[in-house]
Amino acid sequence: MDLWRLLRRDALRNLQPLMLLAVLAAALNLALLTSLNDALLLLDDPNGLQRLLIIFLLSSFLWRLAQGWMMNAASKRLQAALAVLRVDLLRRALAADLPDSMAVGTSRLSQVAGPELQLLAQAVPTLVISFQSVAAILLCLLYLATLSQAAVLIVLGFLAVGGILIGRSVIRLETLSETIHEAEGALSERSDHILRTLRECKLNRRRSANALADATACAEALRRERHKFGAEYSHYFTVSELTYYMALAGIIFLLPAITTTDVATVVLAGHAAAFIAYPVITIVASYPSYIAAETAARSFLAVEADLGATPQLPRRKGAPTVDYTGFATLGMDGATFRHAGRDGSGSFTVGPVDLTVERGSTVFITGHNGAGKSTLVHMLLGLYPAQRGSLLVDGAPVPADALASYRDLFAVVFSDSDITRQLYGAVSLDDGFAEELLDRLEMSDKVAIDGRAFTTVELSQGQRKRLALVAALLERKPVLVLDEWAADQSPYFRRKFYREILPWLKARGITVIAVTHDDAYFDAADVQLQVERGGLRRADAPGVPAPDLIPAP
Ligand SMILES: Nc1ncnc2c1ncn2[C@@H]1O[C@H](COP(=O)(O)OP(=O)(O)OP(=O)(O)O)[C@@H](O)[C@H]1O
Repeated sequence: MDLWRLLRRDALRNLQPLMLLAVLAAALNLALLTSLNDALLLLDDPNGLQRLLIIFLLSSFLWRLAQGWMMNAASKRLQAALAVLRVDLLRRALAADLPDSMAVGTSRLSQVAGPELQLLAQAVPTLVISFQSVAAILLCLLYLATLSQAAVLIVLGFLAVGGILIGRSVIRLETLSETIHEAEGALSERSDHILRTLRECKLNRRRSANALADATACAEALRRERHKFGAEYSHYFTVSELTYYMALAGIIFLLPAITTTDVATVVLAGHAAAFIAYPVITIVASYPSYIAAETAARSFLAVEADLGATPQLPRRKGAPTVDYTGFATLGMDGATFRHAGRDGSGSFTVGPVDLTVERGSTVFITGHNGAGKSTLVHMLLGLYPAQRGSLLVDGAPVPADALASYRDLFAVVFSDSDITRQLYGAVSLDDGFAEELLDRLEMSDKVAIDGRAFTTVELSQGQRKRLALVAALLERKPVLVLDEWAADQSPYFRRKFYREILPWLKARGITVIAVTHDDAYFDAADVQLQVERGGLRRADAPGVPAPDLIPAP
């Protein structure tokens, strides 16, 4: 049903044309059956046989067309819907509050957006054939009813008994599919760990043996569950097929015994029942794909719910925009954010914070590890929503619907920022500013700009950080936020950063808010803010290394 819920949004709307095609294909399927059955009655009539052969060949041709159209149309729709879902998930991840997307985790998000949607896509052809098979079975049963109602009752009776017998199997298969899904998640987490820590594992045999043992245990658990699934599926498949043979035998042995049906009708009924073998087996065989797709759909919906956001729609034309670019001050008024921690323990609160940052100033945020500096920065960026208090621009609170405009003020290099070649956020690259930045950051002998991308990002850690700074500055935002940017730089370049680059940025009117531990350069700031156990205090600046904390004004 989760699969249905997911596909209903788009792919399964306005189903009538598809249904019609499916019924048409099933009707042509039936025409094949009736032409063969009629031929059985006219074996000694060459003219009649010739006519029926033409009907059979024509029906085959038309069936091929109708079935082809139906499958193509259904597949096109379902694949289009899956393509929308893939991007939709990314949109939701972008629209969700950062703590929500962090709680879901990138590995779960990419698992769902990648292999699990892949599973859904792979199941699509089988699901389409199964849908058509149901129509073919129903029409065959209708035809059977025109031959003998007792035959239909016999078939339905056996199908009901078979259904009861395999019902338990179906439930177990669904449960096992869930368990397999979890076991696969556990194994992929272990594999990820090993692949991400290859160097550390190579250097420590105990570590590598333990990690491998853990992965092996997960692989073994997965093997066991998969084997159980295989055994249960073989039970399910054989009982289903046996049910079908029983229904066939019921017509041949039971029908003449309990009714006065003539031999020709029994033969025709038997043949009609045999004709539904293929669709029945198709449905039975495609069930594992269906369960896997259902599990993937459930997982997708769960991630969507955890993200708790609807994809942002493009802004309507004429809707009012908030322009904060001319701001004079940014700040916070009693803003508070609390990391919930695991199982209610280990929570950490930053705030309430009152803060004012003047446009064009250089602000340093300092403090011990774990004091709350990054959290404070995320709050100021509007990435961690203030649970109490508010963000301020020119002393006025930023309303929720203006948050995107507010965030547009900032370019950021996080301490763990990922640098990619593409400069998606850059404004303009043809006025020489990019080259000037590469020069200033001493990167022009390593990297150039090609189109809207760096020629390479295969660089050392410190060089990648410099490139991240170039990319951030190319966004030409009025505020630059840096989280321990200089930590990866050599003493020479660190000095250059504090003594040349920061003053140059200031001269260009850029407001800089930098988290830093570089106490030798604290004097480079106009304002130094000290974070201590989630609280914020202003330290004297410039020039004073801030041993004494004084309350924020
Ligand atoms: N995602 C998170 N979930 C739960 N708690 C968190 C999370 N991130 C941080 N914390 C908690 O918040 C506290 C502050 O973390 P934060 O990253 O803001 O510190 P920081 O001052 O930037 O530290 P550092 O100098 O080590 O980078 C930490 O002590 C940690 O316990």
